[in-house]
Amino acid sequence: MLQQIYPQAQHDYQYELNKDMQFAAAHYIPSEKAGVCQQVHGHTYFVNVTIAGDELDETGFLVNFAKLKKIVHGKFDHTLLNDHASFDDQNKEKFPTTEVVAKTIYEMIQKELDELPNKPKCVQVFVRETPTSYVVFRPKKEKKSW
Ligand SMILES: Nc1nc2c(c(=O)[nH]1)N=C([C@H](O)[C@H](O)COP(=O)(O)OP(=O)(O)OP(=O)(O)O)CN2
Ligand SMILES: [Zn+2]
Repeated sequence: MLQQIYPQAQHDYQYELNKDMQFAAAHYIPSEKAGVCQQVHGHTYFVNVTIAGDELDETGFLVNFAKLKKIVHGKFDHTLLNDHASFDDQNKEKFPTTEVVAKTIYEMIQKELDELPNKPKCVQVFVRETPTSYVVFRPKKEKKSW
């Protein structure tokens, strides 16, 4: 599923990079309404993250592709998602659904990008959980304070 065409994020930045990655993980959705998905089962998650910005770093990168892989694959590969502190079986906003996984990946990446002097922005996270199911998360645009 890598190298597929992804939906485009709208932005005004000059540079945009995309990083595809994948990780194998197990999860379960802790709700009776989730049917068979209440049982622990596994997926190969395919992820595409889109980073944008106007300034490059001293290496000529917006952000090193390898850093993005380390943040996501390094944390989630071969784990049970429900075990991570980012998720919470008691709070539906934090069940490890595809939606929440996408939002969580956005938050993990943007936290690291905020530490970089050239201040790149994560503008889109695409997460494919199965061959027929995917989610796109985009942060709300920052409101200008005039
Ligand atoms: N909105 C969501 N719906 C479902 C999620 C989810 O994260 N968000 N997750 C699941 C299950 O975890 C399941 O692993 C994936 O479901 P589904 O796409 O239905 O899986 P199938 O491979 O069976 O899909 P088919 O197209 O029917 O083959 C369920 N729903
Ligand atoms: Zn699942």
